Amino acid sequence: MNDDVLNHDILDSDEIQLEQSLRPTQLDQYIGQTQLKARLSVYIQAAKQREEPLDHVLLYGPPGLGKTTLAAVIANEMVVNFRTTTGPVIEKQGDLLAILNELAPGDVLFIDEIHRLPRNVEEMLYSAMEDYYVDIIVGDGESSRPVRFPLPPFTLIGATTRGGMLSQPLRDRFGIVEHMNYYTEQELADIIKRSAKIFAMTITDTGAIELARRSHGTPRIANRLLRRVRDFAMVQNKDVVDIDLVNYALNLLKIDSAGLDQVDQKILLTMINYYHGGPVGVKTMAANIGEEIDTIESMYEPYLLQIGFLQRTPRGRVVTPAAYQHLQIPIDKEEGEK
Ligand SMILES: Nc1ncnc2c1ncn2[C@@H]1O[C@H](COP(=O)(O)OP(=O)(O)OP(=O)(O)O)[C@@H](O)[C@H]1O
Ligand SMILES: [Mg+2]
Repeated sequence: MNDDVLNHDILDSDEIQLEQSLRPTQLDQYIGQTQLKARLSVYIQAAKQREEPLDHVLLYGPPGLGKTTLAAVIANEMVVNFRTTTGPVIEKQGDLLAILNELAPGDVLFIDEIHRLPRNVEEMLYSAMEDYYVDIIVGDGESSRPVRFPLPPFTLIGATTRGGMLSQPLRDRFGIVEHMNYYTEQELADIIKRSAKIFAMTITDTGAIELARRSHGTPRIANRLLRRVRDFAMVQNKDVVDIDLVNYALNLLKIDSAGLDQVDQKILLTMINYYHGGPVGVKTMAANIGEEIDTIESMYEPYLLQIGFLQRTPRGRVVTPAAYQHLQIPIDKEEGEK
């Protein structure tokens, strides 16, 4: 019941509003991603000194790590408008032209899920990004002719959970390409404390660290769990969230001591119980546990790889001894499965 609430990348309107209220607006309020922030701050300063728009930026990494937030922070730091759209919404060239037409010089255009742009729209972006113009065909039949449409200089920020699915020509047009990393426990604890303050609630240091440890390295999940824990605190009439309350709430939510939710557990247990721990291909895995391949590849697998519970091999994914140990299952591997 709860894995959907906790881990899927589906936001209801309440949650979107909540995310807005929790979003930092300045680079120095943006917690974590330290090296990326340091680099960006140089690029931003330099662009401002030259009075030019910032170079185009591509942000890629698992969902909920703060790509949209960072894009908005960049626009804010550049002191320009922030326009947002997403790949699947732009169906045809005219849609993109309408958006580009609204840009003022220096503006940031944010395209989320940029790997899902239709081909011909993507091709239109090439000249827009490189030389700030687009060619459109006007009229039809014999009278049709291309018309060059100049654009103001602007910054495109693209975000994608699937860096590998971006075409090379598009990727090449981004001057700044950055991978977003999972957050450390301490960074997540800081994010949790910041959010707690916004919610006007008190959480102990050990409570925050425990919550952080079990948040999949992901700020969005940290904030969601904090919201759930806040409900438990309210019902139990507690005004301080401590580690006991965190443990109690997370156990009820079936988030285990390593922060694995039910889908993570299902992935590992299916691999162990039916495939002797692997190797298993991602297609087989998806079919077995009833999740989309894309969801597994973009959010579950990277985290399990990151914490060392899965390993990549040329023949598929393998469950590691660390995962067996965590699940308290003895390793019983059939020979011939190297
Ligand atoms: N570095 C950060 N510091 C503080 N809060 C953060 C940070 N990064 C993300 N958050 C919080 O996490 C939430 C999710 O971030 P965001 O929507 O930017 O993620 P995303 O990477 O764009 O996700 P998706 O791929 O699903 O679009 C935000 O509401 C914000 O409150
Ligand atoms: Mg986003």
